[in-house]
Amino acid sequence: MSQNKTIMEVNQELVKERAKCNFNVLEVTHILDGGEKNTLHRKKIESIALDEGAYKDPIPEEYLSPKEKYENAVRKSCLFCKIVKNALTEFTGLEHFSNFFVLRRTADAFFKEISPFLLHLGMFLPTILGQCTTEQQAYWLPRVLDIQIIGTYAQTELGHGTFIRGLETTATYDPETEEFVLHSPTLTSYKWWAGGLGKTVNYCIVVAQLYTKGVCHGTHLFIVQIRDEETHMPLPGIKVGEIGAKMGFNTADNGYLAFDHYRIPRQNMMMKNAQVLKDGTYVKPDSHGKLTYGTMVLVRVILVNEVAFNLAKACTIATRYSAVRRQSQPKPNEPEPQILDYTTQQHKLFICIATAHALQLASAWLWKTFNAVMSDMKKGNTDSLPELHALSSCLKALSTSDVTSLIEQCRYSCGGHGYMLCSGLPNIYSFVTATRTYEGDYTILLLQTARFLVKAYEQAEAGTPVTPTVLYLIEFVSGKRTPWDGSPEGIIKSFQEIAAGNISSCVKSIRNRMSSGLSFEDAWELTTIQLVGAAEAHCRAVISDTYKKEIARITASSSTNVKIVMEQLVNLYLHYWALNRTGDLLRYSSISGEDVANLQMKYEELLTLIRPNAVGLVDAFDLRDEILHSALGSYDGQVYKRLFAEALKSPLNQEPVNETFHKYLKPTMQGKL
Ligand SMILES: CCCCCCCCCCCCCCCCCCCCCC(=O)SCCNC(=O)CCNC(=O)[C@H](O)C(C)(C)COP(=O)(O)OP(=O)(O)OC[C@H]1O[C@@H](n2cnc3c(N)ncnc32)[C@H](O)[C@@H]1OP(=O)(O)O
Ligand SMILES: Cc1cc2nc3c(=O)[nH]c(=O)nc-3n(C[C@H](O)[C@H](O)[C@H](O)COP(=O)(O)OP(=O)(O)OC[C@H]3O[C@@H](n4cnc5c(N)ncnc54)[C@H](O)[C@@H]3O)c2cc1C
Repeated sequence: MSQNKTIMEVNQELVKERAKCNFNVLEVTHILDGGEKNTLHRKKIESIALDEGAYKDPIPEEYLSPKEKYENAVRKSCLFCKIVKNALTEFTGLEHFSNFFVLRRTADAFFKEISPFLLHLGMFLPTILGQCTTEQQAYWLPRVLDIQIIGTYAQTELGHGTFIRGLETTATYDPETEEFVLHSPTLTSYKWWAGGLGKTVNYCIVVAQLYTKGVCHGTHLFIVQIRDEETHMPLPGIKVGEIGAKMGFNTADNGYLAFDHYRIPRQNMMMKNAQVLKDGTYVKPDSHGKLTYGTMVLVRVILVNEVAFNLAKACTIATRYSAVRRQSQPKPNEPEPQILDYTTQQHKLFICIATAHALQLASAWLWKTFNAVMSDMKKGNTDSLPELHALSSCLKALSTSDVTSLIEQCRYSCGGHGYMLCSGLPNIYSFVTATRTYEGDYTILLLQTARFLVKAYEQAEAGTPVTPTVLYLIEFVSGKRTPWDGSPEGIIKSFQEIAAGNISSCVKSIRNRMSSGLSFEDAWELTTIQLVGAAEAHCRAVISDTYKKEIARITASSSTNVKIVMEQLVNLYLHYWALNRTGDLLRYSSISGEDVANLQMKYEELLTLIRPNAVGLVDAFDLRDEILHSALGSYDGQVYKRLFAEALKSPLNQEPVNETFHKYLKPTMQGKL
């Protein structure tokens, strides 16, 4: 691989592993990038951004104070802007968003945590594209793309994040001056959390309850200038600051914001859907009522890719380390094995590789679906929006939840060294665990999908058509069952039966509860544990089906060994989750106890088959060392030398004796304190 400028020779353990690999690693890289052309494009951007090394930290970030960390992140964000601007010159709309995935990946070399500009590109720009009229876009887009202004997305308040309809910030239209008056009536109405808001941005999108002619029309979006463009001072009527230290995201200056009767021009309401006319007349959107939630749907779609990428990073680190690390002596007089040879270690790691592939392909498929729905919507057809909302909700929820657990598993698989910040794993974890909460909490989003599934079930029962991802419900309600045969297709079928069985049980529970006198809302509430389970099962079936189909499609013209190893990973994913859900399988499919034992055997065989290719598989993610930030996972595998070099960077190692010896230790030991 040409990717890394290694400064140390490659560890012999990894040399041997790479020699063992029986497939063409570059071919898999092309598959993961979506084609050779994309790989070349990505490498070009990475090379422009990283080869000169301007992003490097003079002092490791972890040893800086919070303030210094933030300042360093702003410095690097401005450097990164140059690259972004160049990449954006070809940018004409959301269809070119793939550029962002490449930029996002490259950005990780600059930021061990997060850029304070993330929300500018991640939400401010997409919201302007999705919620502004053409005229508004003509005004705002050049300034945003050229980074003449920096913005964020301020929706969540101190009192409400999930329940958007409960937001308290008001935007009251004043026809006299043709302005909106933004106001924060309570402490709980303070905007809270927006990334970059604390100190960085000068503009933001504010979500507020719109009042005109004395009537509240629900939440709408407004572009609001909050700081002076010259001095960066908060404008009169604005109270803004940073929310304090967090588990991660510490370079993102998440902030708070409050308004005291703060005025903005009427034109600053984002008017692609609803409008307020000069005289204060409210013009309702003539299509779907939830179009103002559009950016959230987009970001949920993006997050599936985001976590797949982070899992690829974590399992690259853990797999390379596991090939270098030797521990224990299971057989007397034989050398200690590489920990990667332990079956339990393979169980921890190979599912991570398979899941990174599964989610990357599911995200590419979801991206296509998203674009298809957007193009329908441009023609005024919103019929496919509910399915997109249901899909993006459950895929965001399940992918972020799975990846959070699997990254922690990667850390466990690296033993004590995985706990070091220099392993890279703690930063990856603290970033990813937040994705389970933001942009819609896990439970909330699965319950949104469950609403859709319950409706789809009722449609299937009534014999009315259902949308493509829930076609399996039609077979289920007609009583048709597929006997268990243990094949990959059979496992996917059984996942669909589990999903259908779970949805059916939810519908029964709700109906039983209602027939015993409960309201629909109460019956629903008491069934929510089952509903979350049903949505999760549906999503697992969707991911499994998509993963298998997409791999078959993409590898149709691949070399034989690439096809084999890609199929082994698909099968591993299916067997892993089948074994994880044996209770559901026994309940909803015709699997027997003996079949479960066979499934286990097959799973263990797959681990053995994948083992020789493990390092090749993570090499195929083609992650430059600069992006990994890991002493354990670098391409050269010089784990111990790198761990020691990192230890030497500790400020405590810069002096032979620390002053606390004289101040406290010595007096204590001599009984003088
Ligand atoms: C230069 C350097 C740069 C460097 C980098 C450079 C790299 C480049 C960067 C690029 C990469 C960046 C990566 C990204 C990172 C971003 C980070 C993001 C950070 C985090 C941001 C946030 O965290 S930002 C806040 C998100 N905060 C939520 O996420 C609230 C959840 N809360 C709800 O979302 C609603 O509150 C909730 C529950 C639906 C109920 O909403 P509600 O009460 O109004 O509605 P109901 O439940 O009553 O539902 C009534 C009916 O509406 C239907 N429906 C509901 N939603 C719908 C919808 N969206 N679409 C269609 N239909 C919808 C529903 O299905 C019902 O349908 P039906 O009636 O038919 O059943
Ligand atoms: C790192 C980070 C960055 C963020 N960045 C931004 C940003 O840039 N802009 C922005 O606007 N926001 C941002 N947020 C806020 C984020 O979107 C919200 O925190 C998130 O949507 C969850 O809302 P909440 O905090 O109100 O949680 P809550 O809704 O209070 O959830 C708490 C618990 O209650 C449960 N719960 C709540 N309602 C229900 C229900 N109806 N049924 C069952 N259970 C329920 C939830 O499942 C959860 O377990 C960020 C958050 C984080 C952590």
